[in-house]
Amino acid sequence: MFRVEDPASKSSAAAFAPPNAGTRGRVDVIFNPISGTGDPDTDAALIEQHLGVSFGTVTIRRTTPDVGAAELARAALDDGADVVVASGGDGTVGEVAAVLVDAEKGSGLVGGSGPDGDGGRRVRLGVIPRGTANAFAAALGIPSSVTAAADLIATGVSRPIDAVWMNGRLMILLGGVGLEAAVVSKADRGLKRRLGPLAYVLSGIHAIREQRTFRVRVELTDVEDTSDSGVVVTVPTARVENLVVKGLTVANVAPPTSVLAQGLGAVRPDDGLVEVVAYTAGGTLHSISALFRLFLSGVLLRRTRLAGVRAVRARGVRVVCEPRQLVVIDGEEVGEADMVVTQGETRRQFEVLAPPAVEMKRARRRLARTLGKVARNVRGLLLFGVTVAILQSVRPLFGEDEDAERVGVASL
Ligand SMILES: Nc1ncnc2c1ncn2[C@@H]1O[C@H](COP(=O)(O)OP(=O)(O)OP(=O)(O)O)[C@@H](O)[C@H]1O
Repeated sequence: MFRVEDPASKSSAAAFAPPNAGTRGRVDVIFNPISGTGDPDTDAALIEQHLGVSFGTVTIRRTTPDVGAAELARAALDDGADVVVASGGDGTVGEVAAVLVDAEKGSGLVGGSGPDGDGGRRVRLGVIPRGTANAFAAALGIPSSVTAAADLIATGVSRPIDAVWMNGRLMILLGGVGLEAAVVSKADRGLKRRLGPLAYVLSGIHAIREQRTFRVRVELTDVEDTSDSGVVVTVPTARVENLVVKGLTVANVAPPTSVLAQGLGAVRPDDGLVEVVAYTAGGTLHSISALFRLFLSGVLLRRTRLAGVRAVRARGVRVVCEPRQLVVIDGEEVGEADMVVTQGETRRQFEVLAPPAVEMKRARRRLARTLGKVARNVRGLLLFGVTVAILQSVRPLFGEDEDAERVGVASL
């Protein structure tokens, strides 16, 4: 059992005390010491301290080159953990999530309010992000600071997230071919260590310039499309042949910075559907402008129709590429293959300790409104600047202008 020995640290932990401080129970933290650039020992101590305020037992389990996050998560379940926390990059989160979903065999919501399946265990997933992109945490509004994320876990607030599989593997974020794969393969651990999230921006620019087009056949089931007038159209199946693309991304959960998954206004993590975005734009400048507009679409929660981007939602997806392409799932290369996305016979979800969806939406709408105002002001300022520049070029606005003075006097 973990105890806060140092009175000073105890009072600092108490200052962060969440509403349900004092809850007993067992939390196991699967901790990747090589994630990110922070000091792992300091992070581990802070996590113990903050979780110790609410949990009776806090166990930190460090991954090693030989013992991975999945093995440690299974051991945590065997030892009776009530909550298993993944602390590392998105790779660690995905491995732990897969073990928790597996532990809940059978149908129905996993850890949610529906039927719990045939005797599986309901163990919730906590996330303390310490990686480079931390896309899963960012998409769900989980704080990026280690202590704030630990305090959120201690509050016990959670929401269900869809369990989606790509090529038989649980996909917590997104998978893709073409651009998505190129970005991942270029941003290796060395580059991420040196540049942090900027590594993805650089590898993205490189990918846009280098990526060749290829043909895809896309088969979709339970398709949901939204017309320009906002009408939602659903069809049981759809098929697109011979689409020439530079990339195709399928997303379950994604923050706005995962631009290749944007276009539909939001990537919804709990609607039983995935977002399917085919990217057909050509030319470096056009691509950069298109990607920026996709990013804005995600931030402003607005559906964006762009030449060169086709996006729909669907429940099942099969993508066959000609020639075959490298597939990446949740930032990891899994070899050349078709992409097959499934959600099982019965819809399943897993429970993540994160702010409720409604709170997230409210915060995103507030941000969207603020950004909208900023954009309008910037447009206004630009318009003003251009007007001033034009007037300046006709005659100087400031300084001595005898003609202007004469006009002023005459009009008085
Ligand atoms: N102690 C360790 N030593 C070396 N490698 C480790 C260790 N623990 C985990 N790993 C490796 O770390 C990888 C998972 O990293 P994770 O995605 O969690 O962090 P990250 O790569 O820093 O994050 P990001 O992808 O956001 O940069 C796995 O490939 C795993 O094998």
